[in-house]
Amino acid sequence: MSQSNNSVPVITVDGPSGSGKGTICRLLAEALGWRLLDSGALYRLTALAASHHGVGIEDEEALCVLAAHLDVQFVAAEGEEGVQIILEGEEVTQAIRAEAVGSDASRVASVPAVRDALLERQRAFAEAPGLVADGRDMGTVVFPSAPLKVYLDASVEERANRRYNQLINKGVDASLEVILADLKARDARDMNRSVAPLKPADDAIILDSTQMTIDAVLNAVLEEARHKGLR
Ligand SMILES: Nc1ncnc2c1ncn2[C@@H]1O[C@H](COP(=O)(O)OP(=O)(O)OP(=O)(O)O)[C@@H](O)[C@H]1O
Ligand SMILES: Nc1ccn([C@H]2C[C@H](O)[C@@H](COP(=O)(O)O)O2)c(=O)n1
Repeated sequence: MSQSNNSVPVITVDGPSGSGKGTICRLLAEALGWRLLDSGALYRLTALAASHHGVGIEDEEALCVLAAHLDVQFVAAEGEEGVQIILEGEEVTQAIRAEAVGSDASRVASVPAVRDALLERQRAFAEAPGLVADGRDMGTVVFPSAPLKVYLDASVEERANRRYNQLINKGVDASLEVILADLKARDARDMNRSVAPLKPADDAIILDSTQMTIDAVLNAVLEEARHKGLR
């Protein structure tokens, strides 16, 4: 198995769904002028491609082929996401964010061969001047030599509230109870799978954002980056 490009600095941010990884990684990449890897998007894209091709979540062999040959482009764009995602010629930037796709992605992600198929694609994001990598196994598996690893956590109740507000603000009908139950199920699957389970790397700093603002989390990570001589 080839290793990541160690000459490029990488900051990894892992943690459970709704802890704020995506938000913090976007702001961090912007502040540092570094590239961004949203690894969850790759699992979501694999799940969406499976649904487009009529491949069942239990068909591990077909899922692995889909993951290995994902025809996807990430195009820089204006707006909150900062990127347009094109899957097989179709714009899916919003479609992959659906709760159902997230849940399917979590199932797809527990297949070891799918994770192997996506490994090098993730490592290829490491390009100068640096990379901010958002996911579940960025610090433990994909970039084990990253100089700064963050594990971003928050209570499941706070994460459910955040997700609920996010959906309501987008005009999407949502139930706090259902979101809470889905998050608990997703946490259990992501943390207990046999391959690359969600857990902090041994050398990760752990930030509990339950009572922290987005700015406070961002500043805490930037301060750690400063300590490590990364900025
Ligand atoms: N510290 C915070 N305080 C309050 N709200 C926050 C905080 N961090 C993030 N949020 C909000 O919580 C919601 C979820 O954040 P985000 O999408 O970044 O989480 P995530 O960890 O990337 O989730 P997922 O893994 O499911 O993609 C967003 O609406 C975001 O604005
Ligand atoms: N490095 C990663 C990134 C994501 N996953 C899985 C687990 C998540 O439930 C799902 C969707 O991720 P999200 O976009 O919500 O961050 O994908 C993973 O296993 N490893």
